[in-house]
Amino acid sequence: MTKISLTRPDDWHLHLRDDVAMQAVVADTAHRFGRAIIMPNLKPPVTTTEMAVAYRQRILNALPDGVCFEPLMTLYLTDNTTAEEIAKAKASGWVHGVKLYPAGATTNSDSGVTDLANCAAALSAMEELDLPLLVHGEVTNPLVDVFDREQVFIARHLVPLLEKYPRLRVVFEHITTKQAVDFVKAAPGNVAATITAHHLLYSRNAMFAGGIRPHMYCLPVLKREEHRWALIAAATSGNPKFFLGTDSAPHARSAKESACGCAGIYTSHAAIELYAEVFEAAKALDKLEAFASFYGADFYRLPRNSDTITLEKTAWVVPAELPFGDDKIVPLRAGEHVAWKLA
Ligand SMILES: NC(=O)N[C@@H](CC(=O)O)C(=O)O
Ligand SMILES: [Zn+2]
Ligand SMILES: [Zn+2]
Repeated sequence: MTKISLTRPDDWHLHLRDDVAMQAVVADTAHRFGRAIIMPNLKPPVTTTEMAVAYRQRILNALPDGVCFEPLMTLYLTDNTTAEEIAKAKASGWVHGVKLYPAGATTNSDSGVTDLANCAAALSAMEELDLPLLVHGEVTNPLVDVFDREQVFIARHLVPLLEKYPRLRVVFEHITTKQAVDFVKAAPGNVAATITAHHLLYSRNAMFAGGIRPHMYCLPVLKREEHRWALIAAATSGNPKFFLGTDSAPHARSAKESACGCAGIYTSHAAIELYAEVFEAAKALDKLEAFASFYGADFYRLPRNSDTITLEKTAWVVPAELPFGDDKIVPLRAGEHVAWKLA
C-alpha cells in the first residue's frame, strides 16, 4: 500500500502550552487533526470555565489563516473544584472533560489532587452531568518504583473510584502497561483509554540507547517491550475503548537537556504518520481510521469528522530541531526518517 485516505483524525490528548510556545506548535496539530482535547496544565493551571474559554480563544487566535481546527477544552481538577464550577463547565458547551493530575505526578501537577476524597462533590457533579474525567493514572508515592506507578494506580485509585462513581465516564490517559490494557478491556463501557504514538513505537531501551536520551523521557515513562506489544494489540484490535491521544508535550531543548530534564515528548509534527507506521508494521492499516478518527469522537459523543486526509508511503527526514519561541524543540525522530507523509 503506498497511499491511504482516512476520515480526518482527532487528537484526544494534547499539550498546546501558551503564548509563543503555542504559536510555534499549534499548526502541526491543526494541519493533521480536526479537533484535540487540550490539556489544562498551564502555569497557572486552567481551573475555571472562564479560564478555559479564554484559553480556547487564544488557541483560535494562534491558528494559521484558513485552517479549521476545534480545540476541545478541559478543566484542571484540584482539591477545591466545586460542583458549581463543574455545572458551569458543562453548561458552557466548551469544556469536554476534567483532568485529574495526582499532585506531583507529572509536569505542572503541583496544584493537582492530593486526595480524591477532597473531590467528592466535583466527581458526583461530573457523574450526574456526564462530564468525563480524564486521568493521569500514576501513583506519586516515592516508595513505588517509577515503572510500577501505573499498575499500582489502577488497584489503589481507579478501582475504588469506579466503585464509588459507577456511571462516571473515565478516560485512562496515555496507558503504558499490559495491566492498563487488561483493566480497560474488562471495565464497563464508560471506561476508555488513549494510547500515544511513542508508547506504541518505543520501549524503555530507547531512553538508554548508547547513552541517556532526555528527548525519550516522558511520563508515564516508557516501559518494557512486552507492555508495548500489549498496547499495539489493543490499538489495532478494533476495540472502541482504545483511541488516539498523542500526549505531544513540547518542552524547550534547554529544559530537556538538563541535569533534571522535563518529562514530555513532542510528536505533533508527525503524529498521524507515526501511528501509520505502527499500524502498518502490525499489518493493521485497515484499523487505523477507526482508532484515529471514530472511537474517540464516539466516546466523547461528538460527531465524526466529515473531511479526509491522505497519507503517502514516502519517507522524509524530520528536522534536527524546530522553533519554540526563543528556544528550540527537539522533535521525536529528529534527523531520522518517518515512513509516511501527509499529502
Ligand atoms: N507526558 C509528559 O511527559 N508530560 C506532560 C504531562 C503529562 O501528560 O503527564 C507535559 O505537560 O509535559
Ligand atoms: Zn499525563
Ligand atoms: Zn499529557
